[in-house]
Amino acid sequence: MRINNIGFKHAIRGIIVALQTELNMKIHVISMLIVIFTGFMLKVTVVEWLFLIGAIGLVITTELVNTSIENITDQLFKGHHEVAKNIKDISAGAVLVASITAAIIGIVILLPRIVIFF
Ligand SMILES: Nc1ncnc2c1ncn2[C@@H]1O[C@H](COP(=O)(O)OP(=O)(O)OP(=O)(O)O)[C@@H](O)[C@H]1O
Repeated sequence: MRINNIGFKHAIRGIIVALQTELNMKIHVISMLIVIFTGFMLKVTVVEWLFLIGAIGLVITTELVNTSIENITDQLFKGHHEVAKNIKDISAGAVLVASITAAIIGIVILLPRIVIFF
């Protein structure tokens, strides 16, 4: 991304396009809003916020890159190709790793505070 207004505008447009076209992107953003709301409700510490924000950023970033790779793959490979399958599956694997990492961070930080209520 270029550090100027035009580059920023294109980057925001890219995020909006991914949001409009990818169900997973919508799920990640809804999850992000739930985590942020829960974080405020449970009064997490500054350090815990840094971990939660890092986890959210990691998941959304990998989903954006994954979406881009999917688009490129669809343009490059018409029809069924083993290479296309590998590219998409590896890219999806990156999102899975990021999501599992984020889930573990979320559980470690939020679950003990939630359990206290019961
Ligand atoms: N051109 C292709 N050749 C071979 N396998 C493919 C091809 N396109 C997709 N696949 C396989 O199908 C799976 C699902 O692909 P599909 O394009 O339906 O969804 P996606 O775009 O990867 O993911 P999403 O549902 O998030 O958009 C891929 O992970 C891959 O294993």
